[in-house]
This record gives sequence, C-alpha cells and structure tokens, in this order.
Amino acid sequence: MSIPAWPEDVPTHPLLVVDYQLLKKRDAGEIEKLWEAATKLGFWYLKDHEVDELAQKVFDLGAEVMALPLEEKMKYEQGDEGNSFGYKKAGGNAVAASGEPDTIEFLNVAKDDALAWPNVVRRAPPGTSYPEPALERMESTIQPFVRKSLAVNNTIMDILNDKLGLKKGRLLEFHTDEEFSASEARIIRNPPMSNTQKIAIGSHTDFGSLSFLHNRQGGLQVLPPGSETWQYVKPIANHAVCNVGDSLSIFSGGILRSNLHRVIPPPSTQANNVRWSLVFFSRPGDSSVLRALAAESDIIAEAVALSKEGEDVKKFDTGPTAEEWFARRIKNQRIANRKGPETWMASRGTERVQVA
Ligand SMILES: O=C(O)CCC(=O)C(=O)O
Ligand SMILES: [Fe+2]
Repeated sequence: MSIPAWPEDVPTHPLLVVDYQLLKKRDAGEIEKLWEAATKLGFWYLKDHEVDELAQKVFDLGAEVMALPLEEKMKYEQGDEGNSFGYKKAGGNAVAASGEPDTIEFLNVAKDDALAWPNVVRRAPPGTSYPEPALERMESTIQPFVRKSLAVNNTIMDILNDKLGLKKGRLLEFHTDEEFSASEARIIRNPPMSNTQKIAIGSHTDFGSLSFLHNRQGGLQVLPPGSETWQYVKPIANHAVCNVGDSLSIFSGGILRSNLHRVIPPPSTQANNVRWSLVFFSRPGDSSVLRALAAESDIIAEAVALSKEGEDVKKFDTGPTAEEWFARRIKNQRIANRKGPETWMASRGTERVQVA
C-alpha cells in the first residue's frame, strides 16, 4: 500500500525517541529519556523494537478479517456487557457525550486466548470466538505478536517500576501471563473519509497500563498538557508509538501520565486511504485493585500527598478492580447502552479535562 507523503503544513507534536535495544541493556541515558517521556506527556516513539515484521503480518490478517461480509464479522461481536474481546462494527461506540458514533471497526484478540491457543479461554469455542482468518493464524502470527509485545511492555514496565522506587518486579506482579486480564491485541480499520475532521475515536485516555501502537498513517492526535489544541503525532517508519494508560497512572499516584488522545482521519490526501492501526494493550490482571501504591514507595506517597491539595485525590484511590474498571468503561462507550450524555461520562477514566 503506498501512502501519500506526510503533509508538511500540519502542526505535529514532537515525541521523544526511545531505543528499545538500549532499554534492554538498561542504558542509563535511555532510561532517563523514557522517564521524561512517561512523566511529561506519557507518549513516546519506540525504535528498534523487533516487532515490525510481526506487526505487518497482523496487518495482513486484519485486512482479510475486515474484508469479510459484515454479517460474518457480527458473529464475533464483543457484546454489550463490557467484554472487550471480539469484533466491533463502525458506529458501535460513541465518540463524545453527544452520542455521535465512531467510524472505526476493530477486532480485539485476548492475550489469554492467544497464549492458551489451541484452547479458547475467554471467548466461546471456534465458530463463535474469532473470525476464521484470525483462528488460522493464531499460532503463526497472533501468538508470537502477543508474546513479543508483552516482552516489550514488560521491559518498559520493569524500568518504570524501579524509577518509581517500588520493590523489584512489583508492577509485573499485576501483569502476569497467567492471570486473566483485559490485555489484548487490537486491529483497527478506519475507512477513507472526505471529511478530515470526522472523529474516528473520541478523546480518551487508555484504560490499561501500557499501549504499544503501530500505525503507518497519521490521524492520532494528542492534547498536550496545558494546550487546548489537538496536535498530530506524525507516523515515522519503523517507529512504534507507546503510551501510558490509566492503570499505571493510578498505581504511580499520577507520576506517570495517561494523556488524552483521539483519532481523526489522516491529514490531507492521506485521508483517501483506509487507515490501519494495530495496538497491543497491557492491562493489569482482573483482580488488581486500582489504587496508588503510596505505602510502597516514598515518591508515590509524596505525589499523592501533593495531589491532595488539588481536587482529584479520589482518582488515585478508585477502589475498583481492573476487571470492574474496564467493564465500566467499555460498556458505557457502547451506543447500544446509551441513555444520554451521562452514559458517556460513565465511560470516562482518569481524564482531567472533559472534551465533548
Ligand atoms: O489508532 C490509533 O492511532 C490509536 C488507537 C487508540 O488510541 C486506541 O485504540 O485506544
Ligand atoms: Fe487510545
């Protein structure tokens, strides 16, 4: 697929570039760069991450899945009960309090199903679990993609853990392969759009701990701290985009930043193409209670104490488990569950600013 060049006249927000190979070696300078990115904006580019080839294979399988008739894809629909795994049609979620529908379709494959394959543990058995092309390539493509993505996110989490002053491996205890979680791979398709301002995915913070995103076209935008203007994140070849989600922000008492972002069509003539993106979301095990680990780290305790002076301390002592947190957010995004603007509000996470 050839994509028109990035238009140079659109404003973009620069991200720090972090080198995964250096992180693996625990290079001190690279760790500082990651820390700056994770605490100030919560987004960074990751290069040399070893997942490009597998990501391409997942994109290819995503194209096959999305080419199936809608009726076939709907057999694998995620449902209205707050389960994320499975297919979601375009228009299935709201993008704002107004109830305006989204324009993307996606397929979510549970990390638990990918790792347990040939058993299907989170969805009903084959025939109703995932579309055929995904089942066919679960072993050759999806499972290795999930394993590699977990390795990348776990490496980053281990480094952030130590910088937060937590005991070795603490954050990883919340993110084991074994415990069921909402961790998943998501293949996203947005159709060509004549209106380049049409919102594809509404303003949100990510639900989980770390997101590892592959995209070729623009359209992802961040609302940088202190800014009122959405800014594009420019796609760079072979560079993934990583970001912190709500769970790590809560565990860290807000030290790690879960930043607002959204997706609109790619700018300019890029919008004439289908937009594909692929994300692996690492999320805490279902039983994890989402609250700041203030009793386990001096700097987290300090961050929570400081935030008490502000209005939103409850944000760091939310009380629910990860399972409840995700189910609430997913369920209340669904148009089928919408009662009014309050349904959208009930889908919100740690967002400080509510952007309609
Ligand atoms: O498609 C993208 O660029 C970002 C997707 C995203 O933010 C999400 O699925 O949470
Ligand atoms: Fe997101």
